[in-house]
Amino acid sequence: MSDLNESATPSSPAAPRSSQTAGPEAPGTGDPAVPTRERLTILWSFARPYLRVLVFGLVLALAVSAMGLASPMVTKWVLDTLEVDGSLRDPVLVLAALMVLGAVIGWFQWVMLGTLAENIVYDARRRMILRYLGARVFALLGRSPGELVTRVTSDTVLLNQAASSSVIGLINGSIMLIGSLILMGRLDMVLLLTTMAAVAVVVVLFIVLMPRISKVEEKAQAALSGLGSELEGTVRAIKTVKSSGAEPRRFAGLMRHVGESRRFSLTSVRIQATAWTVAMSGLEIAVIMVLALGAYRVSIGEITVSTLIAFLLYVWGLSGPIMELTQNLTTLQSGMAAAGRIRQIEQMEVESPGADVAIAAGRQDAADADAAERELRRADRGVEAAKPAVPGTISAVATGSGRPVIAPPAAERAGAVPANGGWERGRARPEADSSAGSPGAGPASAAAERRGPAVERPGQAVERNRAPEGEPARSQRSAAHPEPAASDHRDRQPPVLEMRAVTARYAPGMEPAVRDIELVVPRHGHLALVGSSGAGKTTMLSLMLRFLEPESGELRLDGVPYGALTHAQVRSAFAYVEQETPVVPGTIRDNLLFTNPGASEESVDEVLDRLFLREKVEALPQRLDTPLSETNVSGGQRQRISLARALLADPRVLLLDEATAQVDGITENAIHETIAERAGRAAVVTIAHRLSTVIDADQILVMDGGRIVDRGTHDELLGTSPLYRDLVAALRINAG
Ligand SMILES: Nc1ncnc2c1ncn2[C@@H]1O[C@H](COP(=O)(O)OP(=O)(O)OP(=O)(O)O)[C@@H](O)[C@H]1O
Repeated sequence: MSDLNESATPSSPAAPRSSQTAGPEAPGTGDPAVPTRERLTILWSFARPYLRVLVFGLVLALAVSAMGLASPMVTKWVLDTLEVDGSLRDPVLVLAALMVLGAVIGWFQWVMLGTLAENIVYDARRRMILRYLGARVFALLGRSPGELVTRVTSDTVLLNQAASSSVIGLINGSIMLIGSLILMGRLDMVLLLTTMAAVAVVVVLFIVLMPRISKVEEKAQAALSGLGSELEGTVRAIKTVKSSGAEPRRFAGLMRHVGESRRFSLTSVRIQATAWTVAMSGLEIAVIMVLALGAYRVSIGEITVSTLIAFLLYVWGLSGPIMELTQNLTTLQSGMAAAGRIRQIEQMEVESPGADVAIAAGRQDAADADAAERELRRADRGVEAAKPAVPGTISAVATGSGRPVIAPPAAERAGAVPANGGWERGRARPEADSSAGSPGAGPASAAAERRGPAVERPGQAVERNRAPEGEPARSQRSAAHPEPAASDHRDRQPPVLEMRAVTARYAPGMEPAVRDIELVVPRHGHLALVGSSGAGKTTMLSLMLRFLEPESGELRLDGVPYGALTHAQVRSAFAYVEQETPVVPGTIRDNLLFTNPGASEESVDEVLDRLFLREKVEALPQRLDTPLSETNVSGGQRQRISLARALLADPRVLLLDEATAQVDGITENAIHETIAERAGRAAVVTIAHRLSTVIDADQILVMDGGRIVDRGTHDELLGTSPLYRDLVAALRINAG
């Protein structure tokens, strides 16, 4: 496969959305139209890593063509030999050899270019998948999932021939055409000029028709994307569709896209049919004209019969290069349409420069470990360069899942603050650990701090995470036997998270979603966010997880500004339970271990018991290895699986977006217990929708219109905040 750096376009954050939307829109997408030159550049960027294969393919194609061009001349040789009663052995042997050699080389070329085309599809899909995973969350969520799927699955197929064999076909076809014309000129200039008139008509026609094919192909693809998008939404909401009796309306809506796709494809078919028919008719007319004029010239002794036959063979043979040129121009047009759509995906903003490179490096398998290593080093250098030095604060280690985490502040590492179970998700311990217990930050920790974030391959991290013999690995220890909370040291611990004068909006020109937020999240305890719908609660969590960047103000983790940390470092401190609790593709085990793949069997067993999931899991045919879907577990069980995932991650800050819908008693109990247990040894931030959650919180923030309007405990707020009293009254009503 191609080198990542060659195949990936620069992953620096793209221009702001506003600048992308300048200019005309691509059909049916709302994205800016991509100019032809840029499309060709994209196609070239896919072909470039395979330049050698392409050149070799071209040489083979030219060899086959040369044999094809030689055939009429050899035929003439046969005819001339017949006329003088010579031996036919040599010309017939040459003719047979040309045929056999042509067939063998043709087969080889076919396989080679087919492989090349598949490699290009692979690269294109890889590039797009990396961009999806590295993109800013809201840039990705702003697009329809169905459309994103179509771009990876179907647009890339259009690209394959365009970026591989079509280039060869175009060059080869042109050379064949020019070669045929030269050889025809050598046979007879008068007949050549006659043929040229027909060829010129065909060429002009193609110049006019080809751009139209590209346009309608792009519209057909856009209609297909629209179909993918709506179909995905319809399947997702099938219960609502059926309960609303909306099947006929949905059918009509979906068929609009199907019809549109057919309409544009038919237009494309008609244009192509016209082009082909005119081309072939032009050739037939040329044959008739050559036959008539040639017969006349034979009759007046200007040319021989064998010359006329050889010339006619060339005229018939012209259909080869003309077809090749036509086909490949059509393919190129489709490929350019696809390239435009792929370009739009590559313009999606990434979270940080090199985000996609880092993701690729983390996923390299053993077969190309060297490339992974190089890419990792490059990624590391990128991280180092991007990170301003913050002395005495950051040191990073790789986690069992390859996620770097931030080391604790120097005071905590040096023993002033005991490392509690919630510190590192029960995974690898920072190198600076060796300095624990020493007064102040020792040389080891200082060195670690100087080194800054170090990203390791997952394998390396697992090695480092191995506990001394006889001792359970840290991941087993902390989840199964949490160390006691260091309550006596709490006052000396800096807050785990701070938000200072933070204002954020989702897009330029929109109203800020949150304004002037001042917030301190202590290292332990439960902080609840309450407020009416649209008050900005979810936005607060998005900011904490760095899905959204503040427009002004600053967030800090352990006193370190977010700007000085990588996204992975920030996120390694959190576990996030979404309100919708989506399942990730895979088995129940995959879902449980998603955030912390290194969690031990014992910890898994423990959370299954704690969250009342064991019975359900035992009842499934493959137990933990049963593929998890939205349908084989109930909504409450899905929520508990998400909670279990968060618990196994053993985060320093648990972010919990409570489900607004009524949850079953078991789940409510599980949530309640989880919050209470975690708040004793880590920070818990909830978006609270249940009275029991609110009442128990150590601190409650009341939000309204994007601002924190009141704060305090439940009892304090009941006395001071009318808005809080209203919210509590509503919760009471909801709680029944
Ligand atoms: N992806 C987004 N793009 C644009 N605006 C958004 C987006 N998400 C939220 N908003 C807007 O930001 C504001 C705050 O929304 P947010 O989701 O944070 O509220 P919330 O308090 O969590 O509401 P709810 O309880 O209904 O989930 C709202 O005005 C909302 O319309």
